[in-house]
Amino acid sequence: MAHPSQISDELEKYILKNAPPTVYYIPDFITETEEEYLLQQVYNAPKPKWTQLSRRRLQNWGGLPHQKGMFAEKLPDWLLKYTEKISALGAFAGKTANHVLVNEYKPGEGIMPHEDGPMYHPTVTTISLGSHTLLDFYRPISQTELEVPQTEESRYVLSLLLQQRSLLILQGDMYERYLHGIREVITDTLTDSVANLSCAGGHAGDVLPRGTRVSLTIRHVPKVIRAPLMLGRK
Ligand SMILES: O=C(O)CCC(=O)C(=O)O
Ligand SMILES: [Fe+2]
Repeated sequence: MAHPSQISDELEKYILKNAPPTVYYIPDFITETEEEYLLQQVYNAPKPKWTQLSRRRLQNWGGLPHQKGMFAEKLPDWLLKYTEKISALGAFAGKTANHVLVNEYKPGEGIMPHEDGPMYHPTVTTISLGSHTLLDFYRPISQTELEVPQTEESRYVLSLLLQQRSLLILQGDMYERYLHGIREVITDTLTDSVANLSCAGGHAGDVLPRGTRVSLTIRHVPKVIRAPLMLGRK
């Protein structure tokens, strides 16, 4: 049996060997029925639950992460099922995920290369719903080679094909060192730079039109503030 503070033996076989440490890619982590149900729950959320950004919209569940700590709010049951399932795989070193970000991307939308930052335990797990996407990775801007132009292109390292219903787990350098982003395009052309090409069922040269993708980004926020009890208040 796997120790709960470690990635379980079951997961070991999903490690990608041709990417920096550590990427786990699990195709068909959920069934089509579960995918439909999750999409229904996302779209059943009240309108004010959505935050519209210029190139995507999002829902925040579990509380707003903050440097001083997050006022934790209970996750709804439809999300708890998956935060518990993924945590049981050992993804968060024995802790249970307590935060879920839902992102919705229409074809042509994306997210600029970024780091997720220090408010999260250094593991990010993502369930993709509704459509595939291509997640691209970039080296950080080098502090020692400032005379060389460092374009996004020159910093590009690899991509991961995230098929709908898959689970992605990133840890180590892939979480802490490299930046990740999604280009604002309506089709993805697969190349040999897609590190999980064969296990995601893709072939170099495939052109995949994007549909609307909803991603569940599931993380653990270690620093949590509990609301003070208002005892004795008149
Ligand atoms: O949609 C995704 O898979 C990526 C989302 C992301 O990087 C984030 O919310 O920080
Ligand atoms: Fe991110």
